[in-house]
Amino acid sequence: MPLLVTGGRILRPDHTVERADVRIDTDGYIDAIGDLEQTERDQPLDAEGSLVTPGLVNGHGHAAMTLLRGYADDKPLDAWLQEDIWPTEAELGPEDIAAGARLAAVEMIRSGTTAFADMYFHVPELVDVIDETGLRARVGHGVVTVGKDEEAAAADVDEALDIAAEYDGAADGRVRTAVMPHAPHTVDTESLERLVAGADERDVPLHFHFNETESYLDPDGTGERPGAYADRLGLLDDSSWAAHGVHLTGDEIDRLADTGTAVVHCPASNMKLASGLAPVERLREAGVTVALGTDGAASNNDLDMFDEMRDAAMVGKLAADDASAVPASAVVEMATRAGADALGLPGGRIAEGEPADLAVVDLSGAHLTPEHDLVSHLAYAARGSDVRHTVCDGEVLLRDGELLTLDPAAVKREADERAREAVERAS
Ligand SMILES: N[C@@H](CCSC[C@H]1O[C@@H](n2cnc3c(=O)[nH]cnc32)[C@H](O)[C@@H]1O)C(=O)O
Ligand SMILES: [Zn+2]
Repeated sequence: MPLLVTGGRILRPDHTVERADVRIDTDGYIDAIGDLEQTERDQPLDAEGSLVTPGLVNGHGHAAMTLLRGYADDKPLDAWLQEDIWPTEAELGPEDIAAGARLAAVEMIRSGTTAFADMYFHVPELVDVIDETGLRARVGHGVVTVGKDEEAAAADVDEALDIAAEYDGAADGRVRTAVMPHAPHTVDTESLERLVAGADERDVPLHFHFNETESYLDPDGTGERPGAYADRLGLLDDSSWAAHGVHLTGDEIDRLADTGTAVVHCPASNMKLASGLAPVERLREAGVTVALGTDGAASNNDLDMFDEMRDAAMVGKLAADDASAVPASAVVEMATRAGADALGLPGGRIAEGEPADLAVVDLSGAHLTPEHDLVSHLAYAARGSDVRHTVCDGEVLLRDGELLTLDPAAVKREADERAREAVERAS
């Protein structure tokens, strides 16, 4: 049955707001926008008193890290990864990853996120969760070769390339893949070369952490900047997207712009790990596509993209020492259209012919009154809990706050149990 989103106001790609209904065809595409007559065939979705926005796009994260939320806080990146996170991740099996990803899906769907990027391991189990929950994603097996012998490093690279080939187009096309070296300095040069060549052969993009902290800045120990090194190896490309991009020289910003590499800004993670202030305004001025991501729940500590928009606007002004920097419309753009473009996924805009990936935000809260500017409200005042309905690929995943593809109580119970057991095994 066609779906008819009725009685709401919609956020257009140019950020104007208009009163309009949205009809979604049975293939999941938006086929009409306007004052539409409800027919007997239409399944209605009430948007009265609400703003219909594009589904939010979380451009960088590690979904199953929800299991490690609150487990190790208040530490800088290297110590946090090496002392706490990596030893515990070594204890996570495929069923743990599925449980953590389901918990992430509950949070994402409830807060209006319809698409996300994921770099982690046990990817087949993540793909099953995406299939059953109805979300859209670009996924990959994260490769780390530091501390591994040659054979183990080669096996990690092989796994990443096999997964990129096997799962592209899974879940009725909602799952796309990428080749994901963790970062230029945690993967050796030869493995990076194999990953770049393999991504090219398989026609899938590359995704990696980039210049997140000072320790990222001399990847191969020769003093060459990571921007020049990554460019020389072919990591920078108009299909690639890099996470963080905190410590960037002018030359590196130029290289990102010239190659068309997108950057996913992760403001909460950067603040929590004290990684630094990303030059978001300078990147945007240089013409780089800048998207927004939560990073894993252990460095955030939630997956609410409304928080991320607010954080990005706030810290962007601080970084630029300019209150007009990274305005509301910029962060809304980063969380929607720029996210879809960075990941090479459809969505991010409400327009005829686009897939119906939508979030319907209830505007009745005191914190959203009065309605001077709804784009401002999305960026500064709305919360994930204001989302009433979430639609992905034309399927309703959340209706009036109720999850239709997951049982949240069962998901929380299993995640809680598995997280506790993994931490016990690690200690
Ligand atoms: N196969 C790899 C796992 C790589 S997945 C991606 C990794 O990124 C880690 N990670 C999460 N957040 C960040 C971040 O902000 N910077 C760098 N790494 C992160 C995460 O914990 C996970 O280990 C291995 O054998 O360890
Ligand atoms: Zn990350």
